[in-house]
Amino acid sequence: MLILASASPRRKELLSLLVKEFEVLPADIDETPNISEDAGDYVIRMAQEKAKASALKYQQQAKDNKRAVFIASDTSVVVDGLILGKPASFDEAKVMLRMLSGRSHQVMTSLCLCDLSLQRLATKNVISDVVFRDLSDLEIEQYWQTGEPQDKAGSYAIQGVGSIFVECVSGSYSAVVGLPLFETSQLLAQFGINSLREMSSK
Ligand SMILES: Cc1cn([C@H]2C[C@H](O)[C@@H](COP(=O)(O)OP(=O)(O)OP(=O)(O)O)O2)c(=O)[nH]c1=O
Repeated sequence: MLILASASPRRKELLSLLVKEFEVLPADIDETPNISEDAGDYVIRMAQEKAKASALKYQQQAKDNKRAVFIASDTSVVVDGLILGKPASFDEAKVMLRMLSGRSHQVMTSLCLCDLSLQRLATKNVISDVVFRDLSDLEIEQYWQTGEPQDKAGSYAIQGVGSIFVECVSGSYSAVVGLPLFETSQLLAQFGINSLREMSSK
């Protein structure tokens, strides 16, 4: 059984392109970066902590399935080494979107797969580059009013109306949305889950 350790509807939708049946068991973890923690180290640590916390929760629910595989992910927007998470307010979103205006930034999406015993653990960080056009303060305010930036790293969604800010993206589009499908299929295969076999009618 595959268990998605995420409350993100995007991740659920993306994973369902690769696997027909899986459970969802999100885990609450502290997402505060450590002082002077490198962005790449941070996103990997987050994905690992989410996967491990979900495995622990699963064990505590006395679900004794030794073949359970957990998958977790973390997406952060990184600009000049600064990690931008989800905005807690309009003011935070405004600061973030002003920082992203008229320039390039990175989107880092990490992946972690592990088994219930945590004996097997695989991680991957996928980095994409996104270029934004110039944004005016009025546009930033109007964008906030759409309700889209609220639960998104960096305060935007490339898959939504935020796409009108994106001049170009290089790397993995699905990673920017929340789950890198190519790398996910590769790590799933390492855990014995083959997406083509899963998705073809049996
Ligand atoms: C940059 C970007 C982020 N996002 C989303 C993906 C993630 O859901 C969110 C980043 O926050 P995360 O902390 O990675 O994920 P989450 O809190 O939504 O879910 P969970 O930790 O339970 O897995 O931002 C988009 O949907 N589109 C985008 O273009």
